[in-house]
Amino acid sequence: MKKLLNLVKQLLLALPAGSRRFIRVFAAALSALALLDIAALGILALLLGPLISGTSVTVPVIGITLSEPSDFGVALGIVCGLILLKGFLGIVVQRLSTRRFARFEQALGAKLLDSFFFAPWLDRLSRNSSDLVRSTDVGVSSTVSGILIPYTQLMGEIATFVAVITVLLIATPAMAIGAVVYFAAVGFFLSRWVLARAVKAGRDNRDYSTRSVRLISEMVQSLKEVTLRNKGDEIQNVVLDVRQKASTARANQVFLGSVPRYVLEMALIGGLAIAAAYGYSESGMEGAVAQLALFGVAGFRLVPAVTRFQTIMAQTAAAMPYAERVLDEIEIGRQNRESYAVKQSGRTLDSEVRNLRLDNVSFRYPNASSLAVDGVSFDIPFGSSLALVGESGSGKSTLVDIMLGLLEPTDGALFIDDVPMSEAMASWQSRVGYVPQHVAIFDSTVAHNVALTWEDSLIDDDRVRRALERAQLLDVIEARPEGIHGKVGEGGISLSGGQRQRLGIARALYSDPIVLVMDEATSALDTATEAAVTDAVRALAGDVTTIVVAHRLATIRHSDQVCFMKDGKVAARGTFDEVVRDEPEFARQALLAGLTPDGNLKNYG
Ligand SMILES: Nc1ncnc2c1ncn2[C@@H]1O[C@H](COP(=O)(O)OP(=O)(O)OP(=O)(O)O)[C@@H](O)[C@H]1O
Repeated sequence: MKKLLNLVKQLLLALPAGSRRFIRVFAAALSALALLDIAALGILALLLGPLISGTSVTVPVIGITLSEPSDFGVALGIVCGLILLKGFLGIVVQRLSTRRFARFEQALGAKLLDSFFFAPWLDRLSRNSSDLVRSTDVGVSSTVSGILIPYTQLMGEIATFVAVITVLLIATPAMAIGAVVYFAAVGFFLSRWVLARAVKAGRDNRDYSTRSVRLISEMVQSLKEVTLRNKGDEIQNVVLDVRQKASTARANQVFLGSVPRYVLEMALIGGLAIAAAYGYSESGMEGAVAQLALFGVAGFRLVPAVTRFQTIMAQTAAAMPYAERVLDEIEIGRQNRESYAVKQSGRTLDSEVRNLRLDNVSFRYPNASSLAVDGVSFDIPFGSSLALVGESGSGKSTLVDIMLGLLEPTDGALFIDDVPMSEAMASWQSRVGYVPQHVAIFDSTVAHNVALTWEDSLIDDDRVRRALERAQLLDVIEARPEGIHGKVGEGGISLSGGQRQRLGIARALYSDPIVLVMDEATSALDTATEAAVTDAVRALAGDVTTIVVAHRLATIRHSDQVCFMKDGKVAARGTFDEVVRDEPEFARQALLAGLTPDGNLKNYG
């Protein structure tokens, strides 16, 4: 219970202002509804006996005596009115609360996404995207429907319990105390036995469900290889095993949720026997019947309340692991937002910057034994082109991520003119365009894809056309029905591979960058298409600085600077021909690509 209160307190802090008040009002409303219910049923119970036997009755607390049939009629009318009022208010409360709880889900989900979208790049590399999807979806809904809503219902049940006990206390104090002790003992046993197991079942369900979603998404991503290697059965067994564990955990949750009801029903019989024995010892058979009736009436109100109390406790216990993760993620998101805000408030670069300088830059991935980038220094005058080449794993992509400001060097620094990049990060990143190896195209129009937005109002058609023109794609797009407003299909299915890459270039150019970074952006293309894309990039010379990572040397033949990387270091740097002259390994590759006359290969053995 303490843990639940603590969790709810933290959740309320994460929710928009006014949520705490809403939860209080909602809990009070549910309690009031429960009291209305008890009042109606209490009056009914009070009236039934005298009504049938034709005797008079005095209403406790109010003190009015009812003896005439018309008095009973009015009283019954009041009972009906109370029940109708409770029903009507119940609908209103449910309507208002379900909307509000939906808003809670949105607010928590938004904060959760912060933990991913504003996370430092290095943290993001270690995060699994399906886990995030699961957290934002199931985690948030379980937190709201499994913690916040039951918590408020809990208050209603407590109010019912207190009201019934108060009535009992007035009518027969000894019986009231006995009932509290008895039900407290049963409740204690249930919470000891059931709740601990419910928490474990909830944790297992969360862990195995998350793992199962992750496995399925990994399987779908490598479906072709899985099919070809005939690994369907193997993967199916792994997934089924995990899913079975998740289903077992869920089944345990359902089972544990239903146990309290049966235990309490059995406990009611025990309570009735104790009450009868007590009554008999006090005043014989008559006392036994009276105590039996009293405990029976109270018990039939108490047991459902205690049952729901226990069910809610089991339900919240099962949802706690989700809520704890959601809270952890929200805290990470808050910290990420803060550091993002600090980054945004940095210096603004001049409109006319001239040079990017890397000064002895090194980088080591966490837990890696060696440096991925080792003491790299060079200058890139803006407007020129730089090509990064070298064998796989030599550190090209890592260096690109450092230049994009995604990774922070572990040693050394980068400067834009004389401004340290770290002091003007937001300004720098807003002026860099990036084209990945696989341009992710979403199922919308060309314009949405180029502007990288999901909102029509944020698209500037003229800029879209200009970006497409610079990427040498405008003619192709304009020739299609609906032009830039035509749909491209799922994953850009209606575009060729080269067109998709040029769409990626147009996307990068849309924000008018001073630097365009392409990380093996043409490596998946055929030679002719690659040449077309390379032409598009070359046409930007002088205007946009291009930094290209390439394995195929034809694409970088005309770069102003070529950096040949080896084991994280720059092994040779200069024009294409200079690197061929200085670096035998590069010379061999150039020869194989048919880009070097043998005469240039002084060092080639
Ligand atoms: N997220 C990571 N965590 C740990 N080590 C990494 C990570 N990413 C890359 N590395 C390591 O850093 C080194 C440089 O990798 P990088 O991807 O920069 O090389 P690359 O030259 O771009 O390779 P390729 O041409 O194959 O893309 C490699 O040894 C690689 O194993």
